Amino acid sequence: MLITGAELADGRVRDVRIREGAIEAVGEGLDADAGERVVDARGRHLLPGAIDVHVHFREPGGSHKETWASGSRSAAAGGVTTVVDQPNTSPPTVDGDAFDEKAALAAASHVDYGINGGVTADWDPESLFERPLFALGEVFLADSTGDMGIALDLFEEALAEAAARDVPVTVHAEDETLFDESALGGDLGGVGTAAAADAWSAYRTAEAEAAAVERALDAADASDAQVHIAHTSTPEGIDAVADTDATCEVTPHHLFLSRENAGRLGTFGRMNPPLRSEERRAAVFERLRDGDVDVVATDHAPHTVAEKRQGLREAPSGVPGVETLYPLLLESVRTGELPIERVRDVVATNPASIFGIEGKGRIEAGADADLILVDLTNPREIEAGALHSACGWTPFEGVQGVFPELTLVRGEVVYERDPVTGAESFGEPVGRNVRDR
Ligand SMILES: NC(=O)N[C@@H](CC(=O)O)C(=O)O
Ligand SMILES: [Zn+2]
Ligand SMILES: [Zn+2]
Repeated sequence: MLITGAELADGRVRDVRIREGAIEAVGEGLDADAGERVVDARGRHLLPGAIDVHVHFREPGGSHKETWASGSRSAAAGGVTTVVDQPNTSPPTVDGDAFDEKAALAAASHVDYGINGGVTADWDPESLFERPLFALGEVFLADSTGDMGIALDLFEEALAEAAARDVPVTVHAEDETLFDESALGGDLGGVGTAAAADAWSAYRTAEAEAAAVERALDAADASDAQVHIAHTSTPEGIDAVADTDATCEVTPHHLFLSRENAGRLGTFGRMNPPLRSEERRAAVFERLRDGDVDVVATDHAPHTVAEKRQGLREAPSGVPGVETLYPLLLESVRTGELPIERVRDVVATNPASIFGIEGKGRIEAGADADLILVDLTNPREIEAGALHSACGWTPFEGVQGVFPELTLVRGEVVYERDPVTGAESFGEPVGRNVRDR
């Protein structure tokens, strides 16, 4: 394939030739070979496909919420070419057998993928670390979906095991001793009310995140483990990471939604960590713009509409997001709120370098042809009905997004407008522990 006249994130206009899954050349005036598909990309931007290092695709055990096929189709349609799945499935991915069971299901993926290993009291580090883990994590310092919260001594043990094998560790940092139980005590006004959604934010306090981030960073320092703080939702959490060797990640929902959206979202806005005040949201966004955020990843956590449409105490935590990651960030580029190079870095270049994913996250000769083509003059409204996740809803309904027109994984078309045209099981495992690609 030859892509001609595309604008890259750094402003250069180039032709890009793809051969055998890789970018063969980035140049000017490249000529098409006989029979080669030519994509006229004038007026379009060509960007590296996003690497979403935080998704929950729910198999095994939760295929009514999402499957590897549906989740990865959603990824492809949103310009995400690599996903990293989290361990709070059923069974949890805490030993070699559970890893193998998930790996067999993940082979159905449309996009490339990594599989993380988890830590619970019954984990088996020996058999788990024999497998090609992408990373250890998310390690839960408080209960979230799957009830995998662990105590500090087990966390320290896990850091030592990971450091010894040079495996990075991602952390869900909340300290449940600092949650405010009284916030859940009053009359919450029933399902779907502002009071219900806002109570979750009052319950899982910003202080609980800051304290757990500090604790995780201290433990990282003492162990020499490479630590990445997942879904940092407060400026305090981001600032604590900035002074250390650790890295941080922010989600689109903490960048684009706040407690002010609670009324519209009701229990659909319940997630961990929760939505924060508008001031904190704006401060998180400012840190992204200023370059203090290493990664934007989605924490794509699909639950069905029926599951979310329950009382605040019954509805599960989590929102979907893999398909709207790039569209929301590119809309901020379109409106001048974010530089396009920053967006490229936080969704592609940085995740590849932090987690040691060779050959991805950059547009240069020799790299994997994981690419998206977008028209930054052509936003559309996000609507659940047009998205591909099995969960059937989005917290960003009605918000503007700039969607990709074409998504390639290693040169293969996995999405071209609608519908997805890629082969079902095109994805391959990635990560620095995966050999023999
Ligand atoms: N973020 C959430 O609220 N939920 C996630 C788990 C998690 O990332 O904590 C899920 O798996 O549903
Ligand atoms: Zn989490
Ligand atoms: Zn998560």
